[in-house]
Amino acid sequence: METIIVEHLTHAFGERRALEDLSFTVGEGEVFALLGPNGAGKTTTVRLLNGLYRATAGSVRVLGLEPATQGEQVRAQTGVLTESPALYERLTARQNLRFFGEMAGMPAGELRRRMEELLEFFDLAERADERVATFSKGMKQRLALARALLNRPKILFLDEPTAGLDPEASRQVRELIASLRRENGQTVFLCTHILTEAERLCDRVLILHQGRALAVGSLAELQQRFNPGVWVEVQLLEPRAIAPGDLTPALQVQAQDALLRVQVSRLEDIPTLIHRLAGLGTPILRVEPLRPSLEEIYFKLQDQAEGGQP
Ligand SMILES: Nc1ncnc2c1ncn2[C@@H]1O[C@H](COP(=O)(O)OP(=O)(O)OP(=O)(O)O)[C@@H](O)[C@H]1O
Repeated sequence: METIIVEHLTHAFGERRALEDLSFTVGEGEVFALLGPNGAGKTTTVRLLNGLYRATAGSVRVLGLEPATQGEQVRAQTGVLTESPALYERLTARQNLRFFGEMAGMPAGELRRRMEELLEFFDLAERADERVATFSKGMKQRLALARALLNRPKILFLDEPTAGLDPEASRQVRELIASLRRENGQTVFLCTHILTEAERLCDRVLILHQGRALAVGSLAELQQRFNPGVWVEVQLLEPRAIAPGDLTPALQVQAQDALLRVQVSRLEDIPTLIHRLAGLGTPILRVEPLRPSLEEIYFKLQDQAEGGQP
């Protein structure tokens, strides 16, 4: 089931177009990432999906609702973590959660249970009665995540969740996001410009450039689409001269000592390639498809988009 359906979404602030003809869907239990540089339109998209802005054109459905007119109903079922954690520094962790839970109208018993569960999950139970002002950035971000999850949101929106965190705290936050998905099947809508983060966490990504979608799909789909011709690395025990004709359906063979790089047109050609290699009678140590990283795809698309501009 699709939890988010966006069709031909356009949003302008006065003369400035922040989003232009954006279409995508997010399925239940999916971790979806919006990738793009500063100003690409990520935060604007999250605000539109939560009914904080009304779209200039196009349509948006979130959990079957129209955010622009049913914003409260949407927000009651979503959790949002913004770039800077919205917490009260002078209150303790527990007081913060209680305050936001009460504001959201959660019944006292349910709120108490949920708070303890989240404090435990985010490893904050021991410091729960200390003021947030004494917390590290990583702890604050974990508490902000707990706050966003109080109402058991059907969709969790994370806008740059690891911004400003050191590598260790970033890793912790990433692991928590991964475990939310593993343990609860949580639908996550992640905005980030950290490509390895998206690569590790997400099922599908949308690459945004100045408000326009350059590509949308799973990493495997993008690799296939933007890397026509798959390269396979083959490590032989010893060097041997091999021509593409020896390895049909190979398109090209490049050799450097005992290391070959062989190009085939599709992943499905690899088993035949292995069969042909085995038929040559040369001992093989390793066969590994080489695939472009999300980073390579991202920069290729961003560069093309830049180059295509007047
Ligand atoms: N309230 C606003 N008024 C006018 N222009 C705005 C407003 N909010 C955003 N914009 C513009 O819309 C475009 C998209 O901004 P947005 O904040 O959505 O980008 P972003 O991808 O979230 O970037 P960042 O990573 O810097 O937060 C930018 O050109 C920005 O200047």
